[in-house]
Amino acid sequence: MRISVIGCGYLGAVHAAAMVSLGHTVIGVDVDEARVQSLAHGLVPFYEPGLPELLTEGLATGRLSFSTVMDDVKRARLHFLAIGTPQTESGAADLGFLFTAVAQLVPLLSPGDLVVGKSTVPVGVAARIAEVVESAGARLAWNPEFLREGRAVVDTLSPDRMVYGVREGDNEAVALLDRVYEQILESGTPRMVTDFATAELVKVAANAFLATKISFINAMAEVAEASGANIDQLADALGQDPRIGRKFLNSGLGFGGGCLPKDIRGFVSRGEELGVDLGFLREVESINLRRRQRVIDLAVDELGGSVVGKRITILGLAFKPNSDDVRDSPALDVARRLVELGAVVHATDPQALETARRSTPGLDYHADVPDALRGAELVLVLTEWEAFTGLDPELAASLVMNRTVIDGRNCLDSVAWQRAGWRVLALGHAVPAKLSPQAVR
Ligand SMILES: NC(=O)C1=CN([C@@H]2O[C@H](COP(=O)(O)OP(=O)(O)OC[C@H]3O[C@@H](n4cnc5c(N)ncnc54)[C@H](O)[C@@H]3O)[C@@H](O)[C@H]2O)C=CC1
Ligand SMILES: O=C(O)[C@H]1O[C@H](OP(=O)(O)OP(=O)(O)OC[C@H]2O[C@@H](n3ccc(=O)[nH]c3=O)[C@H](O)[C@@H]2O)[C@H](O)[C@@H](O)[C@@H]1O
Repeated sequence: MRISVIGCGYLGAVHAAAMVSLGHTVIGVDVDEARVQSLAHGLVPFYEPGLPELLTEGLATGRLSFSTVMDDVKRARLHFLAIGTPQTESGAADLGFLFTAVAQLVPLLSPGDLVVGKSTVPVGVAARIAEVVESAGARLAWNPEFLREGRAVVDTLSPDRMVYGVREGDNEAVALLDRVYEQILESGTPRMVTDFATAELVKVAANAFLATKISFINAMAEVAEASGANIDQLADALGQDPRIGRKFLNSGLGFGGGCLPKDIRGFVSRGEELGVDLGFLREVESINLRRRQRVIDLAVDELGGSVVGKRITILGLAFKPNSDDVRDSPALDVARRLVELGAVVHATDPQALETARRSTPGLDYHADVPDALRGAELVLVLTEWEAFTGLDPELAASLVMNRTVIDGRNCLDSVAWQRAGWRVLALGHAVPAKLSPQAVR
């Protein structure tokens, strides 16, 4: 099938290349000239494991191309919308980019075309877009995307489920999507057909649930810290109950990224418009933000009450491992706030150095972990990259000025680090320096 993917960011670039691997002919369109040039030359402008290979293979078939010209979508019969929906100052979703793209697309549609929304939107938006799309004789489906960055290729080609939101009785839209995803569905992926509103809601509800699960375990981490309980054992024991499950129960610095934070804020805001109080999600967010403050408080405490002029090394800047994304990154937020407090922050990350440098110029960035560690008075591990979890604590000890590490992701082998002479303060286990050292894991 001839397909267009409009918006070639984290979601759209992966989707375009994945659709080619399913046998389709795809044109990716984006307003960002540099991004289009890069993708057209087989260079992925961000870090996503597996995508460079998929992109190269796609381009080699001759069935994948990229353009900045919206008119180029005319030959496609199915158009995926993968436009960014960031948040406005009020927390609501900014739908301006999406509506602009739809307005540009509609005059180019032919009767019978299918427009497929993949962007994450507040419930009710698809119905509005459907009206404009239908005015051109085309149809709309809402097919939310559940991929995780760092696993985007696998998640796109082997999703947990497919949700098609369509107009009641629009069997043709369902049939077209079934054709597009034939190979994925053949492998047994569950597929649900819903109305527009349900499809939109599945997406934001899923992200709200995941965020809630993380904040739940982080609230338990606060209790564990206060009571001396072991948060990892607690999570393991809770996770044994299949109704709860162990996934997304990793306590630590909390969630960030381009989606969970903005999506829960957008959901609260949409709830207000609908007269539904989703205030519990505000609590989810405040628990999340408290973890960042906890790391800062620990750092201040460890450095004798002030970080002014102190050399702090941060290992990890991306919002999670296997990504160079620093959108709403908890690690970068902590780094920025330590700089504001007067610390001299040295930082490294296996992939996010450039993205971090662009958004936050005030840190001393190092490509090399030993360079970053040299002379540190305090080390913070804030993203659980293998490069850090696998770091030799003896080597690290030989480089720093003071062997104290705050493990913001509960990811270090604390016994091995302690054996190498480190004082390890793991979030959820950490106790202030004034309490008994035996309490420190
Ligand atoms: N990043 C992720 O892992 C996932 C994102 N989503 C959702 O997908 C949507 C896109 O997210 P990302 O790819 O992360 O955003 P992004 O910001 O990386 O990409 C959006 C792209 O849209 C382009 N764009 C804006 N206006 C345009 C126009 N008029 N015509 C053509 N292109 C235009 C931008 O230049 C940009 O390249 C959002 O709604 C997000 O919530 C959903 C699931 C996963
Ligand atoms: O809508 C989206 O864009 C996507 O948002 C999340 O995916 P993503 O943001 O890529 O990353 P996650 O793996 O969900 O991690 C989000 C954040 O939660 C944190 N996290 C995750 C799991 C955990 O147990 N604890 C925890 O603190 C991570 O460190 C990270 O900062 C969802 O998992 C995807 O299903 C969804 O499609």
